[in-house]
Amino acid sequence: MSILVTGAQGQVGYELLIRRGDLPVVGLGRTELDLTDAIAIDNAFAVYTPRIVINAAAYTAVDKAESDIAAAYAVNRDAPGYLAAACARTGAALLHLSTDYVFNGNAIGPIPVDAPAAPLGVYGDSKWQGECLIREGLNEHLIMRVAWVFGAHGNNFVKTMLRLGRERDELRVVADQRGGPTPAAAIAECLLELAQRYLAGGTLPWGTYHYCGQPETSWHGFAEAIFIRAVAKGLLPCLPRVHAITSADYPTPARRPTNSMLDCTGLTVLGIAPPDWRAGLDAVLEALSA
Ligand SMILES: NC(=O)C1=CN([C@@H]2O[C@H](COP(=O)(O)OP(=O)(O)OC[C@H]3O[C@@H](n4cnc5c(N)ncnc54)[C@H](OP(=O)(O)O)[C@@H]3O)[C@@H](O)[C@H]2O)C=CC1
Ligand SMILES: Cc1cn([C@H]2C[C@H](O)[C@@H](COP(=O)(O)OP(=O)(O)O[C@H]3O[C@@H](C)C(=O)[C@@H](O)[C@H]3O)O2)c(=O)[nH]c1=O
Ligand SMILES: [Mg+2]
Repeated sequence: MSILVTGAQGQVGYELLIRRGDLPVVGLGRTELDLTDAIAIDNAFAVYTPRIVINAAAYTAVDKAESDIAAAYAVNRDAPGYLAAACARTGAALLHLSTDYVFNGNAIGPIPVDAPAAPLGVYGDSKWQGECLIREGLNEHLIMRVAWVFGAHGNNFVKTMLRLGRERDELRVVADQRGGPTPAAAIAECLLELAQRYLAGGTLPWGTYHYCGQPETSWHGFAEAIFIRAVAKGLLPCLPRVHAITSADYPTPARRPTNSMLDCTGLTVLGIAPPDWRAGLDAVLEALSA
């Protein structure tokens, strides 16, 4: 009986594996378990007999998804459906990650979990449809929507800014999309805490939750925080100029929400407070400079 982590080579999957401690975590990356293959999922359930599955796999290339539509839906919609079915058949629970991009971002203030989904692109829509299949297929599920994930391992905005900061003296970053950057390490700790509670108590308060970094910022604000710290830690020789621009000045294949801030009340009530992204950023830059 194990905790099966899918997408083990991703940002969150990697943090789950290095933080597992004594928990009986088995991690499978895409090469060991391709989630678009329903038979391979059933085989993995037979081999590992999981009590809990943590699905950290996803198609996360937001702009590429606009043209690579079938692949995005296969991983983000169909695969969670297969996982929910396998869990229902074997009595396992499913902890699943989703995204702020299921919302259109027009709401004022932190977005409650029951706000209507209205995705602006293929990635967000495919993630929303994955959520729906899980709700239809399995009672024992916990869906945690996170946002703006960053870690030392894998690709993310922090890594992109560090690369661009080395290449250029000036950058332009959107200031009219606001949200809460979330450390992959904190997401992993939160999921492991929930898994531990499930193993100890045999149940969890199933449903949908939000978990994102505090305080609210913009991509521009996040970029400035990254550069100040990167220079202080010697990761960059000097501060680039970071111009605040609008989304209209930065055309991309996928539209992105204006307000991505998630209301994290549900998990706070369960004793799991949202993380401060500034401390998470310090830790990631520390790891990158080591
Ligand atoms: N990154 C972000 O900013 C955000 C992420 N999320 C959600 O959080 C979760 C974790 O994201 P994150 O860790 O950042 O994602 P990553 O992109 O870092 O990792 C996802 C992993 O899933 C793997 N994967 C892709 N397709 C398959 C497949 N068919 N079978 C098995 N594995 C596959 C990828 O492998 P490969 O690299 O080979 O494709 C990759 O290792 C996802 O559900 C995501 O939607 C939510 C909000 C923000
Ligand atoms: C590189 C760059 C990006 N940007 C903008 C584009 C975009 O609006 C914003 C962030 O860019 P990214 O491509 O890193 O972000 P994006 O891929 O949209 O990040 C999203 O990923 C998915 C998986 C999620 O679930 C979301 O929560 C969110 O984290 O910054 C600039 O303004 N200037 C730049 O130089
Ligand atoms: Mg991206």
